[in-house]
Amino acid sequence: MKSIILGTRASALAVAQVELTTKALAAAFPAMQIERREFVTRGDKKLDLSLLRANEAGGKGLFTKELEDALLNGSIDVAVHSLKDLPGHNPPGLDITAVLERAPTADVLITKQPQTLLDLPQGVLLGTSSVRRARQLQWRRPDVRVEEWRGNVQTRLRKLAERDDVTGIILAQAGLERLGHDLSAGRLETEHGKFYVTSLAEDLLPAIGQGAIALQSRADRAEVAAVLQKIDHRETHLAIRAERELQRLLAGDCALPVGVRTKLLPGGIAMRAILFGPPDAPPKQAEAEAATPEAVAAEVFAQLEQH
Ligand SMILES: NCc1[nH]cc(CCC(=O)O)c1CC(=O)O
Repeated sequence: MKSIILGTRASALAVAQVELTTKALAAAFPAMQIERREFVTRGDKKLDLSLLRANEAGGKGLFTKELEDALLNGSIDVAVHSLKDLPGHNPPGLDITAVLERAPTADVLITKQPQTLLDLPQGVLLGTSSVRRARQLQWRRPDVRVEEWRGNVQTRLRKLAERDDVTGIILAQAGLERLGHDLSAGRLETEHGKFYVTSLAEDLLPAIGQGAIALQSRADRAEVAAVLQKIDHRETHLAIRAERELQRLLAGDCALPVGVRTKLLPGGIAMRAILFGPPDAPPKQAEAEAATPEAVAAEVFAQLEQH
């Protein structure tokens, strides 16, 4: 291919992700002309309606449908997505053809004072838009109150700065780092203020696909697939195959409160998962190792079903 058109949302994070994709393509195909088209998704339009509840907002797919439609009608060749935001099943005719190297998968706690999850004062209020995060937080700290916050990363940081009654928010480390923030000193300086950052890697299991960038293309476009396969990151792809398989088995393309961590081993793959059910029931947990991504997902699914 002499030229390729990438489709993306217009948010700062989406643009950072399309730039990483452009870099990878330019390194592998120095002569290729790489173009970009930006889309406003239904999710972007609804971001400001803070009264909207997550389930009413339609869950996953809100941020991806316009890009998938553009792939199907041929106006773009590749859609660049946060894998985490993709629905559990590929729409007919589309594949996740490649993934870029995964960023750190952890969630981080952003607070106004230096505090870890366990030493937050009793009964504080935190903001998060994710049921997965809320349920894991409240399982560890039942006294903590959680308010549902929508909006992109910058909007949430601004709200945190403005609201004296809110102690902190939970965000993905990957998103903040892709926006150019260096979190290594445990600090986050933004135009809205200075915050403290604590990794929740030991406290919360990440979302399926967290930190990974999916490059989606049409199943019937072999020349696009051949280009994308050149920049596919093999280890990341194995991990997300396992996580997506678990998602498929759970039939959870909505806001299912499931956390997952996968780790590649020399001869296989390991997975841990946590799944929340009815409000006061304890979560189900599973841990397994297997030779293939599909096998480890099947074993973890079987354990989650058993309890
Ligand atoms: N739901 C929004 C979203 N989609 C992807 C990321 C960050 C990057 C990633 O997790 O891959 C974020 C922000 C966040 O969860 O803090």
